[in-house]
Amino acid sequence: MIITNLEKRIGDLTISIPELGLESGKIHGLLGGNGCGKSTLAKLLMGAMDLDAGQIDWEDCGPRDITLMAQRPYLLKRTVLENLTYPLDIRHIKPEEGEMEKWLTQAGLWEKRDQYAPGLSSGERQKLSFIRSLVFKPRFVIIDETLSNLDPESLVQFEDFIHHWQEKEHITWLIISHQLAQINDLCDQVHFMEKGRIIESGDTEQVIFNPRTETVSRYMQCQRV
Ligand SMILES: Nc1ncnc2c1ncn2[C@@H]1O[C@H](COP(=O)(O)OP(=O)(O)OP(=O)(O)O)[C@@H](O)[C@H]1O
Repeated sequence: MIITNLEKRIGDLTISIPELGLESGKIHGLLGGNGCGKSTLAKLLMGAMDLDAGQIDWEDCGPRDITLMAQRPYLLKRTVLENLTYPLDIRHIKPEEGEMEKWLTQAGLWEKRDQYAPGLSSGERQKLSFIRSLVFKPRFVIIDETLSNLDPESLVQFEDFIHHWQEKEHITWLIISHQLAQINDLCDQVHFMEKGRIIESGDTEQVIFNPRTETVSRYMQCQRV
């Protein structure tokens, strides 16, 4: 995905990105303080919000191949299983035999498949939102703080799953998180945002352990990995 001369005014903030390339098939991390524009950028990349100026070239994938796992997952007022099959239903895709059981077992939700989804705990809702976003095999996945409510065991399980899925499907990920250790474990490249601008971009190791800018250096010092 290539972003050129992107401009978007939102409230008091202007997102302004002259150029940013997100290499296909890699896991990217997006870091930055509260309110710097990360979630807004995610919505722009997804095509869920119009740009004021500039272009996004999605290259080999169209907006329909992109999925966003939002900070606060929206679940339909239906059962767990119906929520999971929804992305397939609207695309008229018939799930393979046993596929839904496999996804729900992966998320530890198979026993709860007939339960009313909005009644799940917040961690369970995040797990359901995670698998629901992957079920139609998107090409580009954006995770916006979606894994923040998982218990440590589930978190390791989901991080392993992301690595495994990455090797299998070669899709592109953008992970927004304030948890530096998670970004360090998962990402190939990291982009750091401040006040609507990407002020540093590079290999994870370089940005986290050898940042070029004072701002990123200060941020990293506050969050020892
Ligand atoms: N619909 C909106 N109308 C007005 N202002 C908005 C709107 N959505 C977001 N903003 C403002 O834009 C700024 C960027 O918000 P955004 O959610 O993109 O930040 P963020 O970097 O994801 O923050 P956090 O790390 O706290 O989740 C914030 O100051 C927010 O108040």
